[in-house]
Amino acid sequence: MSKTLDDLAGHYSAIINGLGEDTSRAGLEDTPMRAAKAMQFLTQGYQQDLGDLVNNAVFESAMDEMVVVQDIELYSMCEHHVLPFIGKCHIAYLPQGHVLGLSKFARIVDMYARRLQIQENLTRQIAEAVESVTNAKGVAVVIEAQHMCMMMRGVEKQNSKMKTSMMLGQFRKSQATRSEFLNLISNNR
Ligand SMILES: Nc1nc2c(ncn2[C@@H]2O[C@H](COP(=O)(O)OP(=O)(O)OP(=O)(O)O)[C@@H](O)[C@H]2O)c(=O)[nH]1
Ligand SMILES: [Zn+2]
Repeated sequence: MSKTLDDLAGHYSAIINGLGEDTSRAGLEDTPMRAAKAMQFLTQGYQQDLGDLVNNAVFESAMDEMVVVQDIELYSMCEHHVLPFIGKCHIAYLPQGHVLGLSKFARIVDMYARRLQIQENLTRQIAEAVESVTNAKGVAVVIEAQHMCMMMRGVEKQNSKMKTSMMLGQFRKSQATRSEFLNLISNNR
């Protein structure tokens, strides 16, 4: 068992005891270690490296029109409350000589989502990562998500959504490019 996992499990034990629960009762016996493993999974992005994850899946291509990958599911944890926020991520780019393997967009989303985050920073980090691995003329990322810290506690709003966008290169410079992307992701909903 890794030291980190044992340490994390110890902290979960303290939290559960702190709630007035008995960590030795049958239902809770294995909970600290389970919770530690779950949290380790949900934050595994800290251990990942962009280069390893892309694994050279960048292919030469003459494609120079917009490519959009829409509706990538996203599960992250807000850095203020350590509660989940859940939504979808849409990514577009304008290739110039190279395209990126399709699955790598989802892997990039997960790598940054599986950390303690705020939605704005997550959006920017995904856009910058796609730009750096593709050398694209432009990259656009939109995330729409619901935050459990707004729903289960606090203001308890069940229907509000946060939408964030990050436009780089041509998407930032050209209103037409930006509009084409926003139109593409608003269709087929
Ligand atoms: N901008 C932004 N804010 C976030 C995100 N996730 C959580 N928050 C907000 O972070 C803020 C933290 O505010 P605080 O007043 O320090 O914490 P709090 O007393 O728990 O706030 P309430 O949620 O209003 O009860 C809240 O307004 C949350 O809604 C995020 O991804 N982006
Ligand atoms: Zn929060």
